Amino acid sequence: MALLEVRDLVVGYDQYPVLHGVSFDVEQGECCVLLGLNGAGKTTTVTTVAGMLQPQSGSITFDGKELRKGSPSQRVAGGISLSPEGRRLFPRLTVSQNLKLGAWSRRRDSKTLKRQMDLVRDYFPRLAERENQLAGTLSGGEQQMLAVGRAMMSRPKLLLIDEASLGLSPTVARTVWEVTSRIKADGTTVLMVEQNAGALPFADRALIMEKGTLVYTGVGDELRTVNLREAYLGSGA
Ligand SMILES: Nc1ncnc2c1ncn2[C@@H]1O[C@H](COP(=O)(O)OP(=O)(O)OP(=O)(O)O)[C@@H](O)[C@H]1O
Repeated sequence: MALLEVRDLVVGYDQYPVLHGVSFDVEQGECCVLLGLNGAGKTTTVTTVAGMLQPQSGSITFDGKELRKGSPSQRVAGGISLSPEGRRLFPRLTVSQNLKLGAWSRRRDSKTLKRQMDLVRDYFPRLAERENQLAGTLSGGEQQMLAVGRAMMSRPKLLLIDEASLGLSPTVARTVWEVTSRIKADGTTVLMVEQNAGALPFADRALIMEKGTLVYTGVGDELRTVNLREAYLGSGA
């Protein structure tokens, strides 16, 4: 059984559906990338999995249990954590305070907190050097690292990352994806949303969305062919 099973998901804003029956699995221990053009429905998919939107129909099963209505913090407590589009940091809090907030809905004994903090420091040494700096004064890349680091503070089984590369230079985007690969290698399952096909080498499998439906799922290697990329991701991908 897959760690995450999404079936026939219909989700809309004000009842107007933008996901029209999306189904996919994310297997335990893999890193999947959900690709597609602007407005394809990627953010809607991951925010629904994270409990921020309620589906009109369909089901989401995580770790063997169907997720019924529940708050995002209940999902975090259950092992699903989201690094959201736009990062949503607390700009007037320090790096370290932002990280600690990521752990609030999980058990917070000081030993566990310290262990998780050490792990995030190890993933992102740049954050470790800037722990007392206000988040709003970090560079875009550092803010993205902080968003992923904060999501990791809850020790998720499934880490959702929405558009980590947005607005970053290719080198910084690569650094973030490399850490994503390490996170996966250390045992956290990852589903990342991207518009940037540069993420493909870091993923075991790709899912491609178009206009609220999944149009392709396959191994990353297949997608390195120019035709598929042009068909689904636009010629600039
Ligand atoms: N809060 C909202 N209210 C109404 N419609 C929305 C809202 N958020 C997204 N939509 C619409 O839902 C559709 C899917 O958007 P979504 O953000 O999920 O796509 P996406 O693939 O993540 O694209 P992007 O990269 O631009 O975030 C789009 O047509 C979008 O206009």
